[in-house]
Amino acid sequence: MMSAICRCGLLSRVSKLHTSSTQVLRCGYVVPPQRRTPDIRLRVGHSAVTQTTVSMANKGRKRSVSGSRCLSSSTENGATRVKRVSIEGNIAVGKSTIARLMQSACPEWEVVAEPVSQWQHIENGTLQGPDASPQTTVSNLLQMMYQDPQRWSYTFQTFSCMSRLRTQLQPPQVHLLSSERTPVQVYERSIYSDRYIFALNMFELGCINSTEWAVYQDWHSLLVEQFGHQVELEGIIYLRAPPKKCMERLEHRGRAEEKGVKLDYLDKLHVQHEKWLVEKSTELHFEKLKQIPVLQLDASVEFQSDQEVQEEMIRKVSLCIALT
Ligand SMILES: Nc1ncnc2c1ncn2[C@@H]1O[C@H](COP(=O)(O)OP(=O)(O)OP(=O)(O)O)[C@@H](O)[C@H]1O
Ligand SMILES: Nc1nc(=O)c2ncn([C@H]3C[C@H](O)[C@@H](CO)O3)c2[nH]1
Repeated sequence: MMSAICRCGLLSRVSKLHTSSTQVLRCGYVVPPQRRTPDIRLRVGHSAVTQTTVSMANKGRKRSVSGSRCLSSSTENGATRVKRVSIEGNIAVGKSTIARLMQSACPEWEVVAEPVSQWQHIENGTLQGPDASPQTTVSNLLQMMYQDPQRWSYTFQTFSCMSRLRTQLQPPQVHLLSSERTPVQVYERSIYSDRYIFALNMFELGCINSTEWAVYQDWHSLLVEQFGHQVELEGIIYLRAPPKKCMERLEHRGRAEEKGVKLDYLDKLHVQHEKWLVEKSTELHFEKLKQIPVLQLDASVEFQSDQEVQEEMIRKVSLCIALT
């Protein structure tokens, strides 16, 4: 059922599958050593959100390698083979929660967190060498952006996109490279949501002016074109929930910087996600991105300790990653 969906390119419902979860969650690797800084690597062992409906949109993908399971890796010019997937969705929909669950269940995937703490701790780390002073936090750009979006949105998008780019350019962990399987990296958001969700939204809200928007788009396009395969995604997992549900979770989480966030803002971000990932009406500038398969997960279901539902969700994600 799932493979039919992945190939046919239609949004369809997937019936509940009953394969034993241990088949899917079976992992052929040892748990990876902690290679990244603590804010980048996700910790394991957390319960998560689930879903009841899965759909896969796959519009006429071009397969660069023959065979159903090996199209992802770009090895022209000797680049590393990697399958790159991003988790997209509204603020507080549950991306980190699902990401932790995925990392816990499948250590052969490298799940990479959104670099939020970098945005909260801008450091004076530009001076290198013996004269360099110890790095200290000089500002919280996330807070500045929320407090004065008119002044700081362009700066924020510049920095968030750079930090996401760095994240997406990191090579897979060594133990993944030495495996016979194609390494899988799963990112929380991407340089594409930076542009087609947040920066676009800030522009439409008037928090980024037309000059800033033109400059942002110019350097964003240049970077994507220059880095080519290294920043291409093979698939997107779209966590979908009503903005009201996200608002409840946001309030419950209580991140200090988000105190002033209103439902209206989440409504607007929801619409941006729908336009990009469901209606496909957002104007995109990269051919590969237009063809990307999107797995929709209903993230509105509340659960804390439902192991069965969690495994079901991981199994669906696993299948889709295998089929990209
Ligand atoms: N299915 C769920 N049911 C109930 N609460 C949930 C569910 N998923 C996540 N939460 C809770 O909602 C809050 C936000 O979740 P999480 O931090 O995973 O969101 P996020 O999408 O990563 O947020 P952000 O957009 O800020 O990166 C957390 O307090 C989390 O425990
Ligand atoms: N303006 C803006 N642009 C982005 O690219 C972006 N990415 C994430 N965020 C906000 C949402 C959460 O509060 C918090 C953590 O996801 O950071 C962003 N805000």
